Amino acid sequence: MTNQALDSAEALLSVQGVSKTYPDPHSKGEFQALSNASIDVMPGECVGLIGPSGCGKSTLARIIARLEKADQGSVTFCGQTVAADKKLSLEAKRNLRKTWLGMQMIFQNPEASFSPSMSIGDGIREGLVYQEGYDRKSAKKRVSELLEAVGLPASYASKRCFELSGGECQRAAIARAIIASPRLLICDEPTSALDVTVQARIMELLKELRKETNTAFLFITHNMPLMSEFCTRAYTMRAGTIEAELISDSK
Ligand SMILES: Nc1ncnc2c1ncn2[C@@H]1O[C@H](COP(=O)(O)OP(=O)(O)OP(=O)(O)O)[C@@H](O)[C@H]1O
Repeated sequence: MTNQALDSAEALLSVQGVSKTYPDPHSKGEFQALSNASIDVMPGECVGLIGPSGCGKSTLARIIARLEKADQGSVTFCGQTVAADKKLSLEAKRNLRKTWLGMQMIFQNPEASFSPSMSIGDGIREGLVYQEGYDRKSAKKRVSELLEAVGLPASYASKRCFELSGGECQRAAIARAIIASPRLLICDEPTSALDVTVQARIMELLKELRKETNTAFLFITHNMPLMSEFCTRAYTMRAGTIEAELISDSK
């Protein structure tokens, strides 16, 4: 794909000039975690975000997912924009919340997706009832289907995340993330806490999802071979800035 082709199509996600500072405990001043970062993801596209530890990848992901606020810049998803310098009405916030359900995130530590006091079945069912308006009975059936879709037995619905292996728990987190058939899945180092064979199986599952749905991916990793296997385009980051855009024409 060429840059020209990207320019002429409408992006699913467009991040423009995002900056973020945190208090710096050492200097008692501020630390610039992100500086004027801009990226785009087109519908159905798999885009990598790669860079050394601490360069700001997860901070950017959290701002995109609205888990954190930017100091400057904007994030546009499915045509709706969150700008750091604009206050939103309650109604606008409600609309954004609905739109942002179309964006889900998978974390390095899958237990972050589930409350330890809840079974994974209840965690998934809660999403089905509150996000998708399922009634309890049909939600139960859908939980079984979602668990089976990610390669887990339906009987795992009664287990808690800490009773599963890391790979199983990541599968359950993926089932939780695909409840609402997301348009964009942000995967923040989804396999780095897993051993190599489990890592390969989770990547196969993500590839199947990519093939079966038109979900776009923002795939965050330190691992260049993994990134080039999965993504057609990538941004490299260093010290809070987007350094370069890598484009592969081989996929
Ligand atoms: N809530 C926070 N408060 C203060 N500093 C933070 C906060 N979150 C992140 N940082 C700092 O911002 C910088 C970027 O962190 P971030 O987690 O985004 O990096 P990363 O590229 O995702 O790293 P890794 O690959 O190790 O996960 C780091 O120096 C981190 O210590």
